[in-house]
Amino acid sequence: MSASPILITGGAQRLGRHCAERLLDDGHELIISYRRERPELEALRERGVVTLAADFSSEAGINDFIARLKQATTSLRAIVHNASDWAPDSQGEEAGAIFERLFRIHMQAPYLINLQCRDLLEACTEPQRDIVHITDYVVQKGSKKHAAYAATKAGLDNLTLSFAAMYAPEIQVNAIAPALIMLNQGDDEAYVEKAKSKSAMQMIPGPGVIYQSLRYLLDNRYVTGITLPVDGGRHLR
Ligand SMILES: NC(=O)C1=CN([C@@H]2O[C@H](COP(=O)(O)OP(=O)(O)OC[C@H]3O[C@@H](n4cnc5c(N)ncnc54)[C@H](OP(=O)(O)O)[C@@H]3O)[C@@H](O)[C@H]2O)C=CC1
Ligand SMILES: Nc1nc2c(c(=O)[nH]1)N=C([C@H](O)[C@@H](O)CO)CN2
Repeated sequence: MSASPILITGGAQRLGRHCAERLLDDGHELIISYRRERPELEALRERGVVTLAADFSSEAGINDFIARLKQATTSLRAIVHNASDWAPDSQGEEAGAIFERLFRIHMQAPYLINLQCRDLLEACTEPQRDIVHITDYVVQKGSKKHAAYAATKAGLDNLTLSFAAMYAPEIQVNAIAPALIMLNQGDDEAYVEKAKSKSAMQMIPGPGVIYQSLRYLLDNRYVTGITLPVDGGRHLR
């Protein structure tokens, strides 16, 4: 019987894709969700990754994804809630729509997936089953330009505590709270220098540090209800 797959939401690029590729290298079966079809998905499909389209910006979209996930597998080893939209706040009439969209992606999707896929995790015959929420250091301090993003990530952080209490001891539930891990297109040199200066380690580490943290959580039978900071010592500056 093949091992139960790991689900990473938003696994088509950047941190999620890096972790998907590293988990494949470690011998896991993978399911990823993606929103936009693109040629880069073919390489994952060629490695046997099941790719499921998903738009978490509506409850109907979330429930449609869950229904197709349950058609794709009868068990899960882990769920990594990585999908996210780093949308800045708007001062205009779209402010409410932005907040609602980020609430659905960062809070409602993990909440409904965790509730409706508990049976898939409990059907896993391996000794450990995990849920991992990818939050953000900014939960600790808020954000002047990404208040809706920070607030909805804070909601996801709190869901870690509730689900860890609800699902113990069968399922472990933890979070990883990154600060700047990798840049976006268009980040100029001034942005890079300012960003580096915000943490004690003064570096932009790349996605490997997130995989190291995910690997730790997937391999540790005694950790639940915690948030792992992966932020270069932002709190020290
Ligand atoms: N990058 C960094 O430095 C930091 C990242 N983080 C967190 O780490 C995680 C990974 O970051 P990163 O790789 O940069 O993330 P991305 O910005 O690359 O987003 C990850 C994925 O989320 C998917 N997504 C966006 N909107 C929706 C939606 N409405 N429905 C479904 N999926 C959606 C996208 O899918 P698609 O591409 O198919 O449209 C995208 O591939 C995120 O949770 C992020 O908040 C936290 C702090 C720093
Ligand atoms: N979904 C995303 N969330 C975040 C991103 C990103 O690119 N996509 N990037 C950041 C920044 O790196 C921020 O940490 C810089 O201070 C935060 N979240």
